[in-house]
Amino acid sequence: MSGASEIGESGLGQARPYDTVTVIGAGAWGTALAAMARRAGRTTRIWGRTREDIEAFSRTGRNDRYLNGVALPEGIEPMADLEEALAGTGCVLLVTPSRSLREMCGKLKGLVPEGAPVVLCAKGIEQGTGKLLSEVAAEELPGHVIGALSGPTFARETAMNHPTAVTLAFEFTPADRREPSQAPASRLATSLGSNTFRPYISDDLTGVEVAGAVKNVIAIACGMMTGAGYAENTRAALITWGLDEMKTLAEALGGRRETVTGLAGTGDLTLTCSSPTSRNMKLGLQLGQGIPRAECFGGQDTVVEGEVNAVSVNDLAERIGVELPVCRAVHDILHEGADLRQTFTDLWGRPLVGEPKALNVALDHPSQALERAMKAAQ
Ligand SMILES: NC(=O)C1=CN([C@@H]2O[C@H](COP(=O)(O)OP(=O)(O)OC[C@H]3O[C@@H](n4cnc5c(N)ncnc54)[C@H](OP(=O)(O)O)[C@@H]3O)[C@@H](O)[C@H]2O)C=CC1
Ligand SMILES: O=C(CO)COP(=O)(O)O
Repeated sequence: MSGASEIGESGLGQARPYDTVTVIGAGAWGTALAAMARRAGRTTRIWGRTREDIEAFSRTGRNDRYLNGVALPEGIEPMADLEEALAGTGCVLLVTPSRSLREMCGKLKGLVPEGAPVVLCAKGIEQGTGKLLSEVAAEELPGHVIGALSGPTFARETAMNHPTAVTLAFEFTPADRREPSQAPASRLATSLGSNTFRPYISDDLTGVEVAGAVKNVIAIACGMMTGAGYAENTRAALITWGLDEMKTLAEALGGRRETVTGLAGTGDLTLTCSSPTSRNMKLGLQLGQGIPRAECFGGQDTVVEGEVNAVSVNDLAERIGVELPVCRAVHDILHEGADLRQTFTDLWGRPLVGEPKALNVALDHPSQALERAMKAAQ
């Protein structure tokens, strides 16, 4: 795959999987990831905070609250005790919503075994601080290697074993580059990978995290316009602008534009902005149809990351001085009471400009050229 990192192309074959995978968060995505770890042959534990759900999961071998009717592989071990779930584990997948990350990391403190990497599977940016989730986790769990898993993945489809590909991002240390097969990224990829689940390794944690946070906001925009009766041309423009906003923010924070063209960016944006299976797209659709927020999802409390992250993305963009017009529009409609149609009309009414950013994608960014030259010199 283009954009695959050096490490991903070399030593993966010999990477030793972690024997035990612990998934924290027994919602839809945590359950799907537990299914993939189990299918890949790992001892797999899943922790959930609601004891009755965990008991039902243990009894039935299914998670009917979040993935109703989906058959899961045998042998997943549901647990309600955090200490038990983490004891001696090889790696941790953290799969609770982004707004709960700091609190959840606080609970994991002192329980994650030394050397066990922690993989963040939520999509978002912390409200109030504008920190990437990896920065939050690094603060709360010092000494642990932190990575992120992201990409186009509807939990139900993954759990049902439909072929799925994701990006697994870690910052690489010099030791990782010398011994790629020992790197946490490689070991995690072999721990989870199978012929239906393909993790691609990336060393651009920032790019992957930004893409995951922004795509949900753009999906709400696409839903809003579709719900309000606009058509496919409009949605395609929003997706393209959304991709550009991801690139702008990723690059401003030190990530790479090219990462955004991979699974965590283009892949996830395409999936989420095209299907009402996405909770973000669905919220937008319902709001676009004029349904009041409190009545969306039939009044049920549902995780819609783009709704909270419209605030954090927008605040962060303002703080670092980058313009993200689509994210801004979604923010203003959701949180400032702006009129939906007028806001989108204004988006189309911006001054006409060229498309230089899109053209630049094909060009070599100076930082990438420098990085390649340094690698070649090593
Ligand atoms: N669903 C999907 O298709 C995908 C989701 N993701 C991301 O994964 C993350 C989780 O989403 P998803 O699994 O779908 O969400 P769900 O709504 O399906 O499940 C959320 C889970 O998190 C738990 N939870 C919520 N708040 C807390 C908290 N404060 N402390 C501990 N546990 C908590 C819930 O527990 P309880 O049941 O007890 O309330 C539940 O187990 C999100 O960031 C989402 O964007 C990523 C890729 C795909
Ligand atoms: O992140 C997802 C797919 O990759 C899930 O999207 P929603 O949270 O919008 O359902």
